[in-house]
Amino acid sequence: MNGPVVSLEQVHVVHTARSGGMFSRDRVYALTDATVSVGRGEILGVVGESGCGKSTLAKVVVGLQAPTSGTVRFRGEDLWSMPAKTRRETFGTSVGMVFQDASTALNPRLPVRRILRDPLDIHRRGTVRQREARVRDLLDLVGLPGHIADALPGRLSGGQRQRVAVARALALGPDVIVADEPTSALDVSVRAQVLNLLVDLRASLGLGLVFISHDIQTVRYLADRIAVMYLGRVVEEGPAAEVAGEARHPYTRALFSATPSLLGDTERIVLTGPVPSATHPPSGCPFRTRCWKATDECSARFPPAGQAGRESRHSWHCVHPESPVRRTP
Ligand SMILES: Nc1ncnc2c1ncn2[C@@H]1O[C@H](COP(=O)(O)OP(=O)(O)OP(=O)(O)O)[C@@H](O)[C@H]1O
Repeated sequence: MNGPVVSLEQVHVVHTARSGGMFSRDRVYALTDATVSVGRGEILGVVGESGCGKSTLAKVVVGLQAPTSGTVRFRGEDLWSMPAKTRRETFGTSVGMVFQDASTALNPRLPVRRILRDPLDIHRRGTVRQREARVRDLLDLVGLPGHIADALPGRLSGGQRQRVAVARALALGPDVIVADEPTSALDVSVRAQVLNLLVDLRASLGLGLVFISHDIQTVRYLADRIAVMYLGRVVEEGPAAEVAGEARHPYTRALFSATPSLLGDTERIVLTGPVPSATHPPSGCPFRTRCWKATDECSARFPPAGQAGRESRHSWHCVHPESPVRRTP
């Protein structure tokens, strides 16, 4: 299909958190004016420092978090204006989620067969025999032998458990999977296997994938497009090679400068000062308090999007963008 499968349009998520006194409440701006989309067979990588809103964005995509304002569309349909039952059915069957740590995400008391059958039972997919066959297919799809169906999660290795988590996310044949730090709890030796599995599934099933990670190198390797987040805002978004190699937002440049380049470039930008609080984000550009290019203009308003060209799908929000010099990705 052409066009995005899931898209967020100007989505805001504001939490209300208790602060200090019994009745005082603070607003936490977890996601501000986020516009991103993922298409069939496309991998959208989402990067940014801790607390910048990556998990909030993931939860909005899978329907675990309602936007405070803005629109979430599935194949063009506004999900939050659907009747609740239709919305739950759409989110439940069309978008899958793989969490960071499968050892807590999988019920330790249920054998793998039950874990994989659960979504099929809940959504009454096929006959009992067909559901059993689907469990075998799912294990096969994620490269696990059939006898794993009888095992409890605790008997499996970390890599096997994460494969089961991927199989469960695939059970209902979703169009998009959101993977929130899917390999950070795994040994380095099995990380690549799980990442390759996700890439293979994207190709074989035409899955869209929202891949959230602290690991810039991995995102650069895996993603077709990258969204860079800072303090709840998407500050730059575009084709992975352009965002990684021709970053226009200073924050993106700093983020990618922290990873070793293939050609051994020496550029390394060290950011100083704390990330401001999401309760009191700075006016204008949220990065200005740590940015070496900041001027008074940066505090006036959040900069409108700049674009590489009329047809370009690479955009950034900065008053003083970097010049488009290709850096070695
Ligand atoms: N339920 C909540 N109530 C109040 N504040 C919240 C809630 N959930 C998230 N936040 C705040 O929203 C902001 C974004 O959080 P989020 O978990 O989305 O960031 P993140 O980039 O995924 O962080 P990490 O990489 O550490 O997981 C943070 O300031 C966080 O403290």
